[in-house]
Amino acid sequence: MRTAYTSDQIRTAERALMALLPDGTLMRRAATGLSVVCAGLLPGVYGSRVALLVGSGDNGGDALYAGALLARRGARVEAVLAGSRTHQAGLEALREAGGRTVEAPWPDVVRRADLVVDGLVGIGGAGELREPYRRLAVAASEASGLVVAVDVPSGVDASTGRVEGPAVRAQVTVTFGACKNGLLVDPGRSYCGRVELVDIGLGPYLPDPDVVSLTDEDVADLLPRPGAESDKYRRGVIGIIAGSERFTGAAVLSVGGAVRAGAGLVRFAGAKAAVGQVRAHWPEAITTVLDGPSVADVGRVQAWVIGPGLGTGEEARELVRAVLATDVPVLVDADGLTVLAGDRSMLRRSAPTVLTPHAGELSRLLDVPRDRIEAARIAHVRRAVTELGAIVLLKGSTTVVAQEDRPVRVNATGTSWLATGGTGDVLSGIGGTLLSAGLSGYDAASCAAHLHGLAARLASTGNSGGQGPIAAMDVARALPQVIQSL
Ligand SMILES: NC(=O)C1=CN([C@@H]2O[C@H](COP(=O)(O)OP(=O)(O)OC[C@H]3O[C@@H](n4cnc5c(N)ncnc54)[C@H](OP(=O)(O)O)[C@@H]3O)[C@@H](O)[C@H]2O)[C@@H](O)CC1
Ligand SMILES: Nc1ncnc2c1ncn2[C@@H]1O[C@H](COP(=O)(O)OP(=O)(O)O)[C@@H](O)[C@H]1O
Ligand SMILES: [K+]
Repeated sequence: MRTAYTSDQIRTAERALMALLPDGTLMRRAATGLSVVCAGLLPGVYGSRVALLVGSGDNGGDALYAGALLARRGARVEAVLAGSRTHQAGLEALREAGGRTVEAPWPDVVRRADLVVDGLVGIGGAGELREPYRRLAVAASEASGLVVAVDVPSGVDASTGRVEGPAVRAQVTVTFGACKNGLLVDPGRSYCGRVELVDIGLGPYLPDPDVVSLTDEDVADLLPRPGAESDKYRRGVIGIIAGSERFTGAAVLSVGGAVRAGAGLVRFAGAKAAVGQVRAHWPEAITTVLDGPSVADVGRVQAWVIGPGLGTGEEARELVRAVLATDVPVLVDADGLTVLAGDRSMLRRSAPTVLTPHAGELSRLLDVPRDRIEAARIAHVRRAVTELGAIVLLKGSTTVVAQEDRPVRVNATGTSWLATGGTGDVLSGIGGTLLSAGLSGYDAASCAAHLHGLAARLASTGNSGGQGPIAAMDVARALPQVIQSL
């Protein structure tokens, strides 16, 4: 499991460790690790041009010490001092090693560098970058040389991943002691490039993480697998209510996700047209044409999925109400969420409820503008959990899963090619299958997102290793191979 922390958590741990060590030890450890990564990125250190962007805090200090180490190995190191003050010991070290400071025009220094080291701000950054940091961040992002961010790309909020205004786009982010939330969650994540963690001995002083990310191994351990004594009922029966006379594809895709994720049995119920399509695509499913909002005739299930393509009219409302009135876990997606936004009282129940909104759907549920949710996913998924009393999986470029009193789980798999119609329907079927197999809502949602993202990557990757477009059904089709590989 990968773990990540807020800036405050990192600072508290750093203080505890620093109290036991001679002054400057941590910064030397950080700078040494940084210089090793930088040296490894350059074809040769000797003679290469390195531009240091140095802010007024310790982030700038790290850059200066690392620059000194590179200068000692023959790099031509130029430091742009952007702050109202500069880390003095770091500056002396750089000068002693043969590095120099440069005056304006700064963008030229950045432009001609083989390597740009962004030491403007780290965990001490707050809000939009001010000038001249802002201009330097833009210049770094446009640089033709490699860009390495020190601890956090400047302009990215380390605790939340929020980015207001320009920020440095790095190929590599070298982070110290522990990963910060903002390196795992978009929009911040997309500025980091590859993240390299330098151990500075912080481990024993870190609290419980604020954010975690499951690995393939974690998901493999959590996934239910059939044993010798298994039968289809004991493996888990999932009930899916989806689709409508007009929208039949969502039903087919949700059932596809469930069948391919390994459901013991899928019971599908819906409008006549949706049932016809599901039967044609998935003869494995047992189907019921719903004549009115009665779910009692569908048969016993261990978990329900309701919502994809369902519509939002009176009948849909009654179906959502009826399913949430049962005492088994329920996953609500798509139109089901729009129905819930109109009447949140349906969420008062004792069995687990998993909600799988994208930012637009969560915007309706919380009455918060979509762009605010996308700018601060962790905060909003937490707020949704508290306000709605459910487990919440917020979809999007970074998918996050939250449950009360547990760290937010950030999904580490997926591809931007997933941004295509119907892939969310497949996810609902995977999540429902894992719920029906007995996983907790938190585990079912986070494992479903992980498998869904792996399947999408597999489906979109060609023989050349490059990625290309996928259809939602390709994601469902790739699931068995992904589960085999775990
Ligand atoms: N502690 C440790 O043990 C270790 C810490 N380490 C390193 O220290 C880093 C933290 O250092 P830090 O606390 O000095 O803060 P830092 O990130 O340099 O930024 C603060 C400065 O930025 C400025 N500033 C802020 N926002 C701004 C904005 N929007 N736009 C413009 N300016 C802005 C603000 O300026 P001011 O407002 O004061 O003018 C302030 O002076 C950490 O990330 C890691 O790299 C490692 O060496 C390992 C050991
Ligand atoms: N830019 C992106 N990068 C990665 N995954 C994405 C991106 N945009 C959307 N996704 C994923 O694609 C799926 C889309 O689901 P959803 O929005 O419900 O679409 P639909 O309703 O068409 O099925 C979700 O799993 C979401 O996390
Ligand atoms: K930085």
